[in-house]
Formats: sequence, structure tokens, C-alpha cells
Amino acid sequence: MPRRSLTEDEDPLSKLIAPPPNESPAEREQRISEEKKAKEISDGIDEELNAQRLAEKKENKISVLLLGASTFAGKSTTLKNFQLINSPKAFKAERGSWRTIVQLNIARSIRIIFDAMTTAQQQYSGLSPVSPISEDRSPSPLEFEQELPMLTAEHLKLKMRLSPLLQVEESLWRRLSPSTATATQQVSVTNVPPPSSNLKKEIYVQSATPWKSAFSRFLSSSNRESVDSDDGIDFDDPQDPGVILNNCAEDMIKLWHDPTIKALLQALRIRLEDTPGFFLDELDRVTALKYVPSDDDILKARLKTMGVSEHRFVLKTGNMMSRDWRVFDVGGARSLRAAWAPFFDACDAIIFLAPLSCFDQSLVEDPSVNRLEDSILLWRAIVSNQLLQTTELILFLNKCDILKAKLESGIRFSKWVISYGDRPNTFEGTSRYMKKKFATIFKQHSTTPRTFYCHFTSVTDTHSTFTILENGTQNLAYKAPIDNWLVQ
Ligand SMILES: Nc1nc2c(ncn2[C@@H]2O[C@H](COP(=O)(O)OP(=O)(O)OP(=O)(O)O)[C@@H](O)[C@H]2O)c(=O)[nH]1
Ligand SMILES: [Mg+2]
Repeated sequence: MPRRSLTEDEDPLSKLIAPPPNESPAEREQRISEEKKAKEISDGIDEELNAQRLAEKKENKISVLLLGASTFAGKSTTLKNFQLINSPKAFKAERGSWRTIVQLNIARSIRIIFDAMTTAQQQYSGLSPVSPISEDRSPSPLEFEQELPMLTAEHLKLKMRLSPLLQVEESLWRRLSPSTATATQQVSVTNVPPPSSNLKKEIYVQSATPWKSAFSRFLSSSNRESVDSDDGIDFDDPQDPGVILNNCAEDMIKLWHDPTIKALLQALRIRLEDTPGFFLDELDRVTALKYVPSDDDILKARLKTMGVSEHRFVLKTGNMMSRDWRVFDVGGARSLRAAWAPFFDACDAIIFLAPLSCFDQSLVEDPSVNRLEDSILLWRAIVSNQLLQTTELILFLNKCDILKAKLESGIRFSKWVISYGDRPNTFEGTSRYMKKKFATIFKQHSTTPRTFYCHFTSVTDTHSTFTILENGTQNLAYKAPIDNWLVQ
């Protein structure tokens, strides 16, 4: 039988709190005054509980800001490491989007070689040569004074056969532009300029926006059945640039390994192997028709950040208490630095990335400023910032693998860092020297005493980065002395 709901008269609670029958006016006044007092006490308790809850909530949150002086410092790569460690499923689900970025990176590397070839051709034909554009290299004023290696008809044929790669780049750009996205999506996805006029620029993303879903939408829009369930890649898509890349693989390998091309790149001081998003040494694998990017590929793939990217995850510490983590990645371009300040108030720790390998490079925005010097200046500004005196500062002296390779290839550190003098041109010597420089600034410019935490990193190496981030997050969560961040 359905239950009949109680009327107000029958409700025991209403009965209990109802004013007594035959209440005199004086008794009524006293009752109301007592009720008022009770309410005030109750409100006070509520307020206290709310404040406590808020404080607990705040205490449960840990915010980390990734900062670096220059673009290419490795901030987004560090963020990817956080994702890989703490949200592996989401990381895996994005492989399809990263496949597209790897393809763009390959096409871009080949285009840099084409530009170098054009420069050489211009020199023979007596035209004033145009410096090949690459954001990650500093053109030398002397580079056109020497004679560039002579290209043969065979080289030019190779270039012609590879011209479909330019279409690959263009078609991938188009995936991010109006023809495939609605007007609002176009703005929110990337702000990518039209391909024809801007192919030389680097692709970038307003990373607070869902660019990956734009790719996924495209990737899964055709034959649903042929989409790989794990990675969201449509291998049967006739438009797939992977087919063109696959057809061009042999010629790309020939071009990249050609001794004249190598000499040309060397003469123009282009070290493609050190440029971000370099995959030319793995062309066989990354141009395979069923290529799926590995974790390492995703970490190596290059996509510039122009907005603020945030990664959230929940992490249990050893005592099984859950903490909400937020890691913020802000673009490193100089023009974006004004956007950093609002994060300073709220962040518990800053991971500051200073790439050591850029000692011989200048800023894209200002070719008169050396990148390493810019890192040092920004480090000084961060260390002395009053808002950050209680923030943990963790220094990643990054791109150690590239520093090693550069020194081994004969590039002299002291040519760029004059104060290094005639000390040995070794990784051990140069890295220790730079660590000391950063440590000295830290000691001199911190207004409150604090510990100097520093790591030599290659954040594209997931294994070593995993250990550093795992230990660091545990220690930061405990707010215990974070000795594991420390390199003695
Ligand atoms: N070899 C090597 N490559 C690295 C390392 N750190 C980053 N990279 C590569 O350098 C490129 C730039 O790294 P990002 O993480 O995109 O740099 P960023 O600091 O986010 O740069 P912006 O977004 O422009 O501010 C990417 O292709 C990375 O794979 C490293 O330690 N070693
Ligand atoms: Mg970035």
C-alpha cells in the first residue's frame, strides 16, 4: 500500500520546534531572542566549517608552474611527462593527434633542407642568397662569404620528386584551418595562419583550447570501422598524408644521407639533428603506413605553445591521502611573459627550465641576445621576485643530451661563454660551471634563505625524467624537505 506523507501537524520534528500553545507575549519575545542567539551560534559554526573545508581543499591542491626563458626550453615536454606518468590512458588516446604533429615535423625538416638548397642555387646564379629560415638556428653573417657546395642535377631531381611533401604540410595545415573547422573552431583550435603565406613559420597552438579534439574529429570522421580502436587513427583514409610520406620515404632518406646535402647544411650551420621535432634519422619507422607514435615520439614531437596549458591529476601520496595536482605550462615566447604573473600568487612550486644546449644560439625575438644569457637573466628575476620567496624553485638544466652532442661535435663552449676560458670543452666541465652560475644567482638574490634544487635533465628521456618527477611530486606533496629534487 502506498505510504501517505505526514502533514505538518503530525511531523514529530515540527511538533518539537513549534511554539508552546498559550504562549504569552513575554514568553514569545524571550523565545524569539533565544532562537536568534541559537541561529547566530549555528551560523558561526557553519562559517567555521566552511572555512575549514576551504582550507582543506586548498591544502589538498598543489600547483606547479613550468617556466623557461626561451621558447624550446622543454616546458611542454615536461608537461607531457607529467601526463604520461599520471594519466597514461589519456596520453595513449592522443596518439592519433601526435601522429599528425610528427608528420608535420618531418615535412618541416625536409622544407628546411629545400630552403638550404635554394640558398645554394641562389649563390651560383649570382642572386643575393636568402638565409634559410629556422627558428632554432642563428644565421651567421659570415655564412654566405664561403662558397656553398655545388648541387647536381640529381639533387634537383630528388627535390622535385619530394615536392609532394610540401602538399603534405599544406594539407595538414588545412586540417587546422577554416575549410575543415567552423569559424569559431578555427580561432579556438590554433589561430593558424593560411598555409600559403606562412609555411615557413612554426606551427603553434593556443593550448588552452582543445586542438587535439579537432584532430580526433577529423581522424574519426570517415570510415568509423577502420579507425584503430586504441589510437583513433584512420589508416585507410585516402587523404592520409601518411601515404605520401610513405611514398617519399626512400627519397627522403637519400636526401638526408647525401654527403653534399650534409656539407651544405654544415656550411649554413644548420644542425637539423638538434632542432626540435627531428625525426629524419628514423624515417623508415615513422613513415611506415601503420605508424603509431611511441611515447618517446610524442615527447620529441614539436608544437609551440602560445597559450596556457593546464594538466590536472589526482595523486595519492604514501599515506594514501589524495592531492589535486595542477601543472601549468605557459608559452615561453618573450611576448607572453606578462601572462605569467597571475600564476605566481597561487603556485607552490616552479620548475624552471634552462636549456644548456642553447649556449650558441640567440633569441628568435631578438637576435642580439644569447639564449643562455636570457635564461640566466630570467632566473635572476624569478629568484628575486618577492611574490615567489616561499615558492619552491626547482631548476632543470635541460637538453643535456644535446649539449653533450654539440660539445662532442667540436663546438667550443668558451667561444660563446667567454668567461669559461680554457677549461676543458667537456659536458662535465661546462654543466658544472653553469650549475655554479645559477646557484650563485640563487644565493645572492633570494631574500629569504632557501635550498637550491637543481637537476641536469634531458626531458625527452622518459626514464630519467620519470624518476625525477616521481620523487619530486611525492616530496612536494608531503611538504617535507624535498631532498630528492636535489643534485649534490
Ligand atoms: N633532445 C632533447 N630535446 C628536447 C629536450 N627538451 C625538449 N626537447 C625538444 O625540444 C622541443 C621544444 O620543447 P618544448 O617542450 O615544446 O618547448 P617549450 O618550452 O614548451 O617551448 P614553447 O612552447 O615554444 O614555449 C621539442 O621538440 C622537444 O621534444 C631535451 O632535453 N632533449
Ligand atoms: Mg610549449
